[in-house]
Amino acid sequence: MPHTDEQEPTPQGYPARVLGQPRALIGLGVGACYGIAVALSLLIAELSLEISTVWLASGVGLMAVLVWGYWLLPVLLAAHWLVSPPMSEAPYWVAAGLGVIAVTEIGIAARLLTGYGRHRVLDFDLTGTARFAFICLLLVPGGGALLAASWLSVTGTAPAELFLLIARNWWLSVVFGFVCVVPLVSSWLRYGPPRFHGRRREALLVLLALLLPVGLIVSYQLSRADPVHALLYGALPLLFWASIFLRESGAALGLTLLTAATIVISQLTPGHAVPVWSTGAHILAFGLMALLVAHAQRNLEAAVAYRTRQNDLERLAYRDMLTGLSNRHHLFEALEESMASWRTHGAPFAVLIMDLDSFKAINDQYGHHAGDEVLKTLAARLRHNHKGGDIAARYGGDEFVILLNDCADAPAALDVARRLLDALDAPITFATTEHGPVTVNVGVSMGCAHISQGANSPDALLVQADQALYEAKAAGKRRAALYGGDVATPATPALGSAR
Ligand SMILES: Nc1nc2c(ncn2[C@@H]2O[C@H](COP(=O)(O)OP(=O)(O)OP(=O)(O)O)[C@@H](O)[C@H]2O)c(=O)[nH]1
Repeated sequence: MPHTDEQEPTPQGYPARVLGQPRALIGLGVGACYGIAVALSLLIAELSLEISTVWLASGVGLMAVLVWGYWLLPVLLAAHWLVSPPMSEAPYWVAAGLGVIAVTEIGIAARLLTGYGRHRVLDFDLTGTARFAFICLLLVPGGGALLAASWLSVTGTAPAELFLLIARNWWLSVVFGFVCVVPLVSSWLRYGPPRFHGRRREALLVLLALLLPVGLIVSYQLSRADPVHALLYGALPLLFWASIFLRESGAALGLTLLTAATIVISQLTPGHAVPVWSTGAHILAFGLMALLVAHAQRNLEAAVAYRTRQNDLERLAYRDMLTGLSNRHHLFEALEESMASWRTHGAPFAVLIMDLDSFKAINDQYGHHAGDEVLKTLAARLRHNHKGGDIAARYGGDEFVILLNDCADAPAALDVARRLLDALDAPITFATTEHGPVTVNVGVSMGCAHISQGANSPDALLVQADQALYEAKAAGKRRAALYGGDVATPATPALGSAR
């Protein structure tokens, strides 16, 4: 079966090799046409063969970056500017290429971080390197250039040579902005407003920083009056939009149109000296950016789909479908880990087995569906009342197990059981078709055992806890018993069932 993004999305090993994918082939074809079109146009405009050859090479080079990877980008940029004056610009372009790579990755991270609609992305960690690169490449130059450009447009003089240098390369900051903003906006349009998961502060930082280049465009554009540059920069949003929605073929098509329009405008503007190298350099750079945006979008969607699928698989493997708590499989994995760390580091832990009292009566009286609602409500209460490092699992039927990691001794385990008895001991209301809304009081019994009480395996520990549970039931239910020890009861007296 041929490989497609939809079938086998994977964020690993990108930049993806796009050869073999229909869209990429179209992109490659259009890219080649772009190179030929540029070469022909320049030839018609009576430019030298040498220049046209460079342009042709550039068009093909753009596609090579896509096919063989980012590493070609700085090589391509360096090669292009080494053969073209002014030499002094070369370092900026090389730096720009590297910056684009880094920011593309950060754009991906930003969108992964925020998560969208059906593509809920959990637990995404913006790595230290990406965060550092983000701050260096986006916040500092973006903010600095914005200040410098604002100052320039108001006073006409640069506040400092450094800022002037940054401002002269202001498009770099524009790129930073677009590479991040366009995928964000397109996701917003497709999946609705972003929902932040986990690292809210960093997500806000990303979004705030993205606003900087927008201000930069507005302020700096005020100080320019060159029609070719106005066209180039004005067309950027469209170019990137095409790259997002039509991917590489959109980028290549947009680039071809942009080049053609630039040449036409240059020729039609009376007295306008065509700044071949500078204009060409801009077009080339924008082309690279557009391709990277397309590439980022493709990788991003693959990454999000991959992550979503991972989450789904994880949920299926480790979660109980009815209650959303951990299932037995996850519980036993966690128990084995706790056992290992008890053996190696002496880290103490305990288990509580919990069983609902007279649950069968609820099923019998109000139906299985009502019983399910009770199980779900109790599971939600359990979820909200256990510590971060603990595991609450559905053990089976109306039985739950809570693994208490970092539980010092047996009395401490019984204290937790007592606290849980109180937390779970509240009326539960559910709707029934026959009886309307019904409120019941469901008592629970618990048995607990601590690892220091002699069990040498998870099974043995559970057997001890089960024996304690049996004693709690035998002693009259609605209480917690410690293996071989005390009994705890809830703080409030039993209420009995009520409607
Ligand atoms: N609604 C619902 N009921 C379940 C589910 N799994 C098991 N049960 C029922 O849970 C009941 C468990 O009953 P028992 O634990 O044996 O007895 P009990 O009525 O709770 O009585 P004690 O445990 O002695 O207090 C049985 O009636 C099962 O059919 C489930 O997923 N949903």
